[in-house]
Amino acid sequence: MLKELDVRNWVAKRRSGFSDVSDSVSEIINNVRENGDSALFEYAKKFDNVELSELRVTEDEIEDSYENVDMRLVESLIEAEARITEFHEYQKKDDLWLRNVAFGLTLGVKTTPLFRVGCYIPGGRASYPSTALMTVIPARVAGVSEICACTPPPVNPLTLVGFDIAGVSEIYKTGGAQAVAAMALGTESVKPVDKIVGPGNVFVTAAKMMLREYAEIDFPAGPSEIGIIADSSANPAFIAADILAQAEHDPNAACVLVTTKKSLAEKVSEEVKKQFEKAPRKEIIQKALLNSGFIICDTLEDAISVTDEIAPEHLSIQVYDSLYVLNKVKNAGSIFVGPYAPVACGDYASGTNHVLPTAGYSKVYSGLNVSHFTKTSTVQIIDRDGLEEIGDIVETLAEAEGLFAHAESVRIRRR
Ligand SMILES: NC(=O)c1ccc[n+]([C@@H]2O[C@H](COP(=O)([O-])OP(=O)(O)OC[C@H]3O[C@@H](n4cnc5c(N)ncnc54)[C@H](O)[C@@H]3O)[C@@H](O)[C@H]2O)c1
Ligand SMILES: N[C@H](CO)Cc1c[nH]c[nH+]1
Ligand SMILES: [Zn+2]
Repeated sequence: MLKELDVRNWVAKRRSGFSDVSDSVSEIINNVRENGDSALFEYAKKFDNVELSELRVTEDEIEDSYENVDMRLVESLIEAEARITEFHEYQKKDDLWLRNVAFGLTLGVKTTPLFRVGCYIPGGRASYPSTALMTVIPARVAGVSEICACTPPPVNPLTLVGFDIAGVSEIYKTGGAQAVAAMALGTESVKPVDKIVGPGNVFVTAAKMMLREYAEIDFPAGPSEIGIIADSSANPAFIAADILAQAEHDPNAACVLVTTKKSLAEKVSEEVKKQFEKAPRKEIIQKALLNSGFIICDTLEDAISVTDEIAPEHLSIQVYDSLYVLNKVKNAGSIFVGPYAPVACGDYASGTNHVLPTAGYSKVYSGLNVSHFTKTSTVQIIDRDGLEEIGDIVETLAEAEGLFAHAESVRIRRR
């Protein structure tokens, strides 16, 4: 059920998933640019099979959504919200941080929330009330004034409840590349945003990457992935369950087991086959497993290097000395340590964020957090003494660069 993989091809193949759809995504973007809302209505019919007359979700629809969901589900969302909020509150920085570094010279950092952000919440092959929490909560904690959200129709009432609990400002019934285009470029109904965050399939992710000129993005957060680093101490049934869990998201999802034990890879493969028989969403999983497999390494050190090359969205560590691997490994969006840490816990309720870089992008990006919704300005408070402290250096270097007006702007104050 799982094949042996070549690590060098893996990341390249993950990345090409976005460029493969770039022609169709460009066409969608151009249509939204030219036709605004009417393009959004057209794609809702074409891709989601929904005839819409309004794009914006009304207050009444949000209120009614509570009538259409089980109270137990609302309670679970409320509990998840509290855990996610608490973890994200820890990430908050002081609005103004100042440090006196010399007599008359104080330096600092001023942190300001972004004004208007757009959150994409997927809704194609599954609905994602949990992603409503994961995108909106850090924006709210950061102090963003306007939090706009888009998700494909028909919108699951539980997703609306999730938005409401998280504290969104406005919600639109539009999905895919067209939703990203609407948030980046604006339409009659959707006011453009400064930054777009959130995960989605290859169409959504390609659109985010192509529209950066208009709205900044968090990072490419495409089809789900899990990397597992395991040795003979690992339980093959647990690993197989984690593989199927991420595989069921999308035919383009991918799962990689990196291990020092060939026998473990064989056992996991058998377990995947066994658990697959009982799994729903077989069609999706089967395709995702074609992108998945195992890599056998001679040593644990090699396994760590290979894992860093893959830079998976989620990394599950299932070895004797898991803290050793935790210390050594460098590239992963979110790390799950030990046999009793299924990725599903981070997907919903541990409190960490499940919006994470995929396709090897955890080499350079962090998962979604409060800092994605703020920016900083450096500050210097300099008085006459402070100017004396650094004045000579500034004048000397400015003249060396031939920038005499720079030097004079200091000299004039020192006379
Ligand atoms: N990396 C992360 O942080 C993270 C988190 C959660 C989910 N995910 C991923 O989000 C994705 C959700 O995907 P989904 O498809 O269920 O929902 P989605 O909302 O991302 O995509 C659905 C939309 O895709 C568009 N679409 C579908 N087929 C198309 C086509 N042929 N041409 C153009 N547009 C088309 C439609 O507009 C549709 O509404 C999965 O890949 C999942 O793994 C990633
Ligand atoms: N595993 C997904 C990120 O790749 C997040 C998610 C949401 N719901 C379930 N799982
Ligand atoms: Zn998941």
